Amino acid sequence: MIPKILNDLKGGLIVSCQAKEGEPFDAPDRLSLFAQSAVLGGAVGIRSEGKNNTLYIVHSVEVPVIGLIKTAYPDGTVCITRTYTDVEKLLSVGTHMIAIDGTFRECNGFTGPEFIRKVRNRYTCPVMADIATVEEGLACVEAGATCLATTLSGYTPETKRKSQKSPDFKLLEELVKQTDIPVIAEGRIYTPDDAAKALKLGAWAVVVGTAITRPIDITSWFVEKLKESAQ
Ligand SMILES: CC(=O)N[C@H](C=O)[C@@H](O)[C@H](O)[C@H](O)COP(=O)(O)O
Repeated sequence: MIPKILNDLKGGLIVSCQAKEGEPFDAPDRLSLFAQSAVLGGAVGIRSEGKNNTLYIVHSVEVPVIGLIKTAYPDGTVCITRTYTDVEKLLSVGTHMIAIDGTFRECNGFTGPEFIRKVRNRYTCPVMADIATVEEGLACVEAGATCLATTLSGYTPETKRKSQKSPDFKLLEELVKQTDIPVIAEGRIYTPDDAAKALKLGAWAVVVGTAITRPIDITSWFVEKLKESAQ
């Protein structure tokens, strides 16, 4: 059965409100202003990183909040909520769904799907499995994930590409075809057209981060274009 939280997100936009360490927006009260603005603009959910940011955001908006805690694997690639301690931190602040790294990379002796199975057996909270390949998606479904997200395509050693400028629509389509749980499109969705295309391809909902909540990146897109056109 589809849990209520996913029905609330269906067909809508989830805005990821995150800042890198040391950036001007890297503070819970500032990120919560992004979350509040996103909801005023029609977002149906928020994705939030870190315990304190999530606590603040959960109390600032009335839409579901997907929480995560980001760390790094030894090779420097991104790792999303892979310990019980981090799961419990997020649960303690009222996170409605937890995003967990569902890739095959090992952390504390478990792959992502193995950890998701353990989390689903231990807690009642819904889990969004962030994956990078179809095989990882299938393993996470088997492990009991509540939904899948294409978040990590292009960010694991296996899928990292030199130039990653567009969403992985192929992965989205394959996951929609081969699984029967909701698949959320996430990663490098920079335009309303691409968000709409994701829904057309079968995405349950769409997550947008950078294009809405990372003013440093957005500014640099303009600056780079101006530099190019001046050459
Ligand atoms: C790979 C990774 O670290 N992804 C993170 C996951 O939470 C965030 O930094 C992204 O902003 C989020 O996935 C939304 O994607 P985009 O910002 O491309 O719209």
